[in-house]
Amino acid sequence: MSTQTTGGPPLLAGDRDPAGAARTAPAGAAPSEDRSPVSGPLGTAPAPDDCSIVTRGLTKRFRGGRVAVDDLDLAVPRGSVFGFLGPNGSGKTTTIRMLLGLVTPTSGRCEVLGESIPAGLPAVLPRVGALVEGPAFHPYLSGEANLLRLDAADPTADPRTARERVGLALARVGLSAAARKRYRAYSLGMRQRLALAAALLGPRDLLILDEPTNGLDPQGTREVRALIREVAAEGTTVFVSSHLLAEVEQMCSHIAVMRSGRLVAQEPIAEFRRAGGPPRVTVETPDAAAAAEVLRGLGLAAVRTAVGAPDAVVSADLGDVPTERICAELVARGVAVRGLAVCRPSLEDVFVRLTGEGFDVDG
Ligand SMILES: Nc1ncnc2c1ncn2[C@@H]1O[C@H](COP(=O)(O)OP(=O)(O)OP(=O)(O)O)[C@@H](O)[C@H]1O
Repeated sequence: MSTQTTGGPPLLAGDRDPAGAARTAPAGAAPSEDRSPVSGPLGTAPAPDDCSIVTRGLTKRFRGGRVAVDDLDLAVPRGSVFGFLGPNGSGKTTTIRMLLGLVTPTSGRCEVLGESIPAGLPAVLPRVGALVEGPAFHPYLSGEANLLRLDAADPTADPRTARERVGLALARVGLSAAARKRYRAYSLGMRQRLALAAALLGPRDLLILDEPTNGLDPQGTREVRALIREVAAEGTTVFVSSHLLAEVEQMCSHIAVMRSGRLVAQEPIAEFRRAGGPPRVTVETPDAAAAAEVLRGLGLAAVRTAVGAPDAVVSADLGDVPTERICAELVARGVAVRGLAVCRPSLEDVFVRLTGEGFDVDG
C-alpha cells in the first residue's frame, strides 16, 4: 500500500476505480463514478457546534449496486481522538473519501469543521491534514523535496518558513536522517511516516488518518500512536480509522464501529467499555468457600467460583469496594490468597457483546 496526504487545496488525492487500480485526482474534484449530487438539508437539527465532523444519512452505493456506506450518522466531538473501527471492507475508507470530497455520496450529507462538503472544501482543506490510501509523492525526489513541493503548493503557507516547517515535520515523524533520500528508496514504513509528516506540515484543526500504522513495525506503530496523542494534546481533533481493536483502545477517546457499511456503535470509549459490564475481581485460593463468603460479606455482586486444582478462582463484580479493602478482609479472615486481580472487559469483549459476533478482520 502506498499513502498520500491532503493538507490543503493543491494536494493530490487518490481514488480507486472499480477494479481497484489507483489513480490520482485533485482533492475535491468530482470522481468519475459520481452520479448523484448531495441533496437535502443536513437533518432537521443543525450540526452541533462542538463537533468537527457530522454526517447524516451518509450513503455510498458504487456501480454494480454495492453499498459501501449505508445511512451513516457520525458525530465526532471536537478535541477527541476518534477511532473509526471496522473490519476490512466495512466502509471506513469510503467514508473518509466522502469527508474529503474525493467521492461524492449517493445520498446524505457531511459537514467537516462546520462546512458542508463538498461546497466548503476550499475553506476547510487548509485546516485538515489527511492521510488516505493512494500515491502522492514523486519517486525521484527526496522526502524533504517532496514536502517542500507540497508546502509550496499551499497558498496559505509562508514560503519564507518552508524549510523550517518541513524540517520540523520530518523530525516529528523520525525521518530527519532520511530527509535527503529519494522517496522510491523509502521503505513502506518510511513512506507512511512521510505521509504523516505531510499531514502535519501546517497547524491543523483536524487530522483524518486512514490506517496510519499500516506497514509500520512495532516501534514505528508505537511512535505513531504517541504522535497522535501529542497532536491531540495540542487541541487537534484526530479521526483515525483502524481494523485493530487494541490499537483503537490504546489511543482513542471515542469509538465508532462499522460493520458491512453500517454503524453499530458510537460512544466515548469509557461508555463503550462500560457496556461490557463492570470490572471483576478474581481471587485464586484453596479456600474457595471462605473467599466467596468474604466477597459476599463486602456486598460484591455476582460471586462465582470456578473449581480448579490446587486452587479455585472466586470472582465477583468489583462495584465500589476498593481492591485493597477486599485484600485486607480476605487476609483478616485467614483466607489463603495465592493471587488477586482486577479484570476489565476488553473492547473485544464489548464488541462481541454488542454485535453478537467476533471481530473478523477479513469480514
Ligand atoms: N471505487 C470502488 N468501486 C467499487 N467498490 C468499491 C470501491 N471502493 C470501495 N469499494 C467497496 O466498498 C466496500 C467498502 O470498502 P472500503 O475500502 O471503504 O472499506 P474499508 O473498511 O476501508 O476496508 P479496508 O480497510 O480494507 O480498506 C468494499 O466492499 C469495497 O470493495
